Parts: sequence; C-alpha cells; structure tokens
Amino acid sequence: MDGCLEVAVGVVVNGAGRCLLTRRHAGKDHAGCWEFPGGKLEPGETPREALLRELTEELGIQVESCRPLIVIPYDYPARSVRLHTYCVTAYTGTPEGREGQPLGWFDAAELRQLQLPAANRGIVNALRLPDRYLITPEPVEHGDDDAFVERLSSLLDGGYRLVQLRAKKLSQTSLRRLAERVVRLCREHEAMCLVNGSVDLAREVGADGVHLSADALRLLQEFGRPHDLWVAASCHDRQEIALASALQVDLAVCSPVRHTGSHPEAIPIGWDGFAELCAAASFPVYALGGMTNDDVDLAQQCGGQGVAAISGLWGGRRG
Ligand SMILES: Nc1nc2c([nH]c(=O)n2[C@H]2C[C@H](O)[C@@H](COP(=O)(O)OP(=O)(O)OP(=O)(O)O)O2)c(=O)[nH]1
Ligand SMILES: [Mg+2]
Repeated sequence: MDGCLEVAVGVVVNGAGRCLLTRRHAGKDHAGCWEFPGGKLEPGETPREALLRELTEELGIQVESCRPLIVIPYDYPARSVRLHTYCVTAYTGTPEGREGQPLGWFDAAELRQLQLPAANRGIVNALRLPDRYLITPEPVEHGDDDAFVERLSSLLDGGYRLVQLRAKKLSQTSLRRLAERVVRLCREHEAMCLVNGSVDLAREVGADGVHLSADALRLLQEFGRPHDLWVAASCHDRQEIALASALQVDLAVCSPVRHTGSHPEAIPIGWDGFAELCAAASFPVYALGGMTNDDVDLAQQCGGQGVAAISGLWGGRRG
C-alpha cells in the first residue's frame, strides 16, 4: 500500500431503505460531518475484517454478510485515504452509538443534501446508480423515431434505469425532438436520462445529466463541471481518470474493455486494465466495449459499478 490511510466503511440500510449514518465528533477531522460507520484498518487486517470489528465497536452490531460496493481513493489536503466500502446485507443486534456519536437514518435524496466528507460523494453515487448503463445506438435522420422509442420503452420495462441518448449525427431539430421524447419516457419509468455531448441540450430538455467525451471533459477544465446536472465521462487511461476525478464527475465509462465493432481500431484494455482504472477512480465506473448482461459480475469483481453497452444491451437480452 502507498502511504494512504486505509479505511473500511459500511452501508447499513433499514427495512424502509434508509441508510445509517453517524455524526463525527468535534475535534476529529471532518468534525460535524455525517459519515458511514467504520474506521481505519489495523495492521494485518483485511478491509472486511476491519469492517466487522469497527461496526461492532462503534454500533454494537455483528455483520453476518456484506458485499463490496466501491473503493474510493481520495486526496484530502491533510492526508490521502482509501475508503473500502461495503453494503451490509445481514447483521444481528440493534445499532446504537457506542461511542456517544449521534445516529441518523436517511433516504437516497436526503443523502445528497447532507454534509458529508468530500470522498463520500462517490459512495452516494454508487448507491444511487444501477449496474447497467444503456447507451442508445445512433438514431437515423428522418428515420423511424417511433420504432426507436418503442424499443427503448420495452428495454425500460425490462428494468434498465440509466440511459444515455447518444446521437452525434442528427440535425439540431431532430435531436431536440427525439431527446424530449426519450427524457419523457425515462421519467415515466423512473430511469435516469443523460444526453451525450451538450450541457445546453440536457438543460433544455430536462435531462438528468450529460455524458461527455474525454475531449469535452478537457474543455470543462477552465470553468468546472455544471452543478445542476449529473456528469458522466468517457475515460480511456489514468490521465483521463485523474482529470475526471479533479472535475468531480459523478460516473464514468472506461473502454474498450474488449474489442468492439463500433471502434475496431482501438486496442482493448482488458479486465486487468479496467480494474486498474477502477482502482484509481473516486466515482463509479462502468466497463464499456464488447459488454453484455453476462459481464456484470466480472465488471463488479474488478471494482466496477457494472457494464455499459450499445449493441450488447440494446439488441441483447436482459440477463
Ligand atoms: N468512518 C468513515 N471515515 C470516512 C468517511 N469518509 C471519509 O472521508 N472518511 C475519512 C475520514 C478519516 O480521515 C478516515 C477515517 O478515519 P477515523 O480516524 O475516523 O477512523 P476510526 O474510526 O478508526 O477513528 P478513531 O477510532 O481514531 O476515532 O476516513 C466515512 O464515510 N466514514
Ligand atoms: Mg470511525
């Protein structure tokens, strides 16, 4: 390990879907912030062992099962930390503030409003985002928008909850008309909708956010990210992950993990390359490039949030 403070934290959720947070005492770093219960790894401990010990010490509960959610590396001015975050899926006991710390239970919308340490933004986003990111194929100018929207509608019925409208060749008028329909449809299905390329278009059609290419991300450096939208980015290497981290993007896709027909010239990074990029990212990352529903588990084992795809999901079956 590299001089980072290794920390294990747990997301404990109650029957009503609310997350347990505790408040940091005055005198500690991030005093007054709400945090996920947990703490520093002791020498020789694995993150999972530290999680079990910390949650017993701090809350008086015994974790029976948990699954890795995300690992967040984060450089605070005073120190670098790496938060090994787990979702606690079963425990015994009733959580109480064993160290006198206040407890609170918060739903997903409240979590985004709370004062949390900056590194926690990636955890909150990972909790909010699904494991598949559906990217639309390029629509055809003067093509059959009804068929496009119908296909999207049946995929949303099948459970997709994150969609990117990726239309790079349509005229402005056609794009705007289609984007309005796609946003409406996503809203009806309580799915999040991002539009590729344009912050202005995202705002005009009421999309949840924007998906930016690595080049578009570089242009944001001067002004920073928009704060009224979700921001997703396409990354291909460590430099682009570092830029996305500095701009505090909400999520990214990393590609190409496998060889893909849409970018036949690109050299695949493979699962090892994908895992390396996930380890460097302070936000959820999706694997892109030759992905299908069957790759979700592998992407998550590499530290990713799941998979993103055009043809593998748009044309494929739901696994
Ligand atoms: N527990 C926890 N720590 C977090 C979160 N977010 C975040 O940036 N951190 C940082 C703050 C601290 O620098 C570090 C945790 O260290 P800590 O000193 O609180 O750990 P600990 O529970 O072992 O502390 P203590 O026994 O010394 O009181 O991780 C979070 O959600 N939960
Ligand atoms: Mg602690």
